[in-house]
Amino acid sequence: MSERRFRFGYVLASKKVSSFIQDSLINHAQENGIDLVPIDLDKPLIEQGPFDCIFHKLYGPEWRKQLEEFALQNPTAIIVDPIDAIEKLHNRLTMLDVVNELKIAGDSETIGIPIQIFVGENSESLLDAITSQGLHFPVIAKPLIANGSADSHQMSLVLKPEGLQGLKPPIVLQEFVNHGGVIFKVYVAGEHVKCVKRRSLPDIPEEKLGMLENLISFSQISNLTAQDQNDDTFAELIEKAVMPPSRFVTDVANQLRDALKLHLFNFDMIRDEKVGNRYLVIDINYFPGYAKIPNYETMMTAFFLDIAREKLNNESR
Ligand SMILES: O=P(O)(O)O[C@@H]1[C@@H](OP(=O)(O)O)[C@H](OP(=O)(O)O)[C@H](O)[C@H](OP(=O)(O)O)[C@H]1OP(=O)(O)O
Ligand SMILES: Nc1ncnc2c1ncn2[C@@H]1O[C@H](COP(=O)(O)OP(=O)(O)O)[C@@H](O)[C@H]1O
Ligand SMILES: [Mg+2]
Ligand SMILES: [Mg+2]
Repeated sequence: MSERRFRFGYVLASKKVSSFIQDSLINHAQENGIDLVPIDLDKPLIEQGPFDCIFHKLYGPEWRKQLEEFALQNPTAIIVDPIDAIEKLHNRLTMLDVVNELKIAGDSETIGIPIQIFVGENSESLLDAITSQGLHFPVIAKPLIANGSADSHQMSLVLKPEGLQGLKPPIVLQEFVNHGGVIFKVYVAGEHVKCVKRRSLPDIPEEKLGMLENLISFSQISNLTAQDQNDDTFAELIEKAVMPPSRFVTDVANQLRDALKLHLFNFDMIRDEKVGNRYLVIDINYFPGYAKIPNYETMMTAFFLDIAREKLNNESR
């Protein structure tokens, strides 16, 4: 593979280009035979090739058509990832379905999802639905659609039944699980997996529930600015949190990758404080902020090289 160069085309929102396509990545990939090439959306895709691989985070019928046409004309090229597979992550209710299919070896750790219900625009008696499904307060209300818009990240913590009146369906109501104020974000790029700790919502002790408001709104808690993250209490909390075993993380990541048929995603996982070895997946994101991982260029280039090998295999078939 040493003499062969590979052209990887990409289509990403401008914010993502600024964070992900850094010189360090371009250079590291280039030194390893991978040229990262921006795709111009104002020109037909098929006229901009050849591409060995196309990676993208863009939706809509026009882009879908372009990709389909390209794939037909370039059957050995690798599309990371198929739009249909990506779009399954746009619905917070169904995005977690696959988690229930995972089979984790041994019984030292378990994986699952919090109890959740769907609330549509015409749903009646929310409280009845909550109690009949065994949900306990507090619950988190999440917009059903997770399409990357600011609104799709707008969450509400509902602490008491009275808070339910302030919600705007369609939403998913998920039981809030105390998890020590730290989430584990597991970044997956093909077979390369990296787990990091991030700040999360603090635990809510049952005895404190009565003293709190009915409803608290919040957004992207794990993505707060560096200054917020440096807050002493949170820094200590994060530092002290014990990572899940790496064998377990890798097992979950690999099985999710196969089940979702995706190469590039991350998932948010919490550890149930009450049970200790029970982990819950609460969110899965397509093409997340890899640049936040130290040395992300090494991880991403290793992934690109795996794809380049797969492309060579496709050519020799
Ligand atoms: O922008 P970043 O680097 O914070 O990445 C966002 C992700 O942050 P993370 O890597 O998980 O900390 C973020 O993850 P969370 O939903 O915050 O867990 C999303 O993946 C977000 O994409 P979108 O807005 O859902 O399309 C990602 O945003 P886009 O860059 O795709 O707009
Ligand atoms: N079921 C839950 N129990 C406890 N905390 C949760 C739960 N669901 C979400 N959170 C907290 O809310 C944050 C945002 O929820 P998430 O589903 O990850 O939405 P987003 O797509 O905006 O990241 C999480 O990072 C975590 O801190
Ligand atoms: Mg999240
Ligand atoms: Mg998300």
